[in-house]
Amino acid sequence: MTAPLSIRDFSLFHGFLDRSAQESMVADLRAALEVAPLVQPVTPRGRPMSVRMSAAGRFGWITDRKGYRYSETHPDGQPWPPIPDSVRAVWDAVVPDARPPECCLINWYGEGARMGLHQDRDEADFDQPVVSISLGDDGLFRMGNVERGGKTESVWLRSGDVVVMGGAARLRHHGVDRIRFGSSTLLPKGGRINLTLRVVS
Ligand SMILES: O=C(O)CCC(=O)C(=O)O
Ligand SMILES: [Fe+2]
Repeated sequence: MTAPLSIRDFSLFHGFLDRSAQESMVADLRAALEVAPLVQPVTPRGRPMSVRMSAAGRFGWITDRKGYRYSETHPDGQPWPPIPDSVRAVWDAVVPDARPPECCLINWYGEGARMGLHQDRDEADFDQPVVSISLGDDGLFRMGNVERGGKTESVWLRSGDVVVMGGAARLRHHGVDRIRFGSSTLLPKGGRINLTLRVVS
């Protein structure tokens, strides 16, 4: 077990979405992924990432040999589908004073997938929060510091959990060390979906 994080401006709403809300959000995401299929991105150095990614909204975050960036089109050239209303409603509920989200990044973690410690810093306005929604298998989320290195704290994020990273937590390093593959029955083939809602411009 891990205790909730004691980090300023990091809020965890455990069980924010009940099972039926999670199921309808997954159905909405499936429809979005028909328009913008998941891709396995590569880092600018050419290393394949273990998560698969897509996005909804005006912008999607992409990475390839040309670098990390936001793009108004999927790598296949099509615009991204709109952010589902069910997802947008979470943003409006937890950060009602923020600007409207312009990107919903969709990360899919299969067995063995992880995400190294990083900062979310490709957005123009760091006063705007990032909101994350977890669906499916448990993920071990690690929160570090604004500077590289130092102490970190970890928490298991479960299906239906919502996290807000704003203010002093907005530029902290964070990542996902591992998932507990098969720990949830939400996604028929297992795995974890994480959505991050961001203001980009
Ligand atoms: O999967 C998560 O919980 C975090 C994802 C994340 O940090 C990101 O997409 O930038
Ligand atoms: Fe991130």
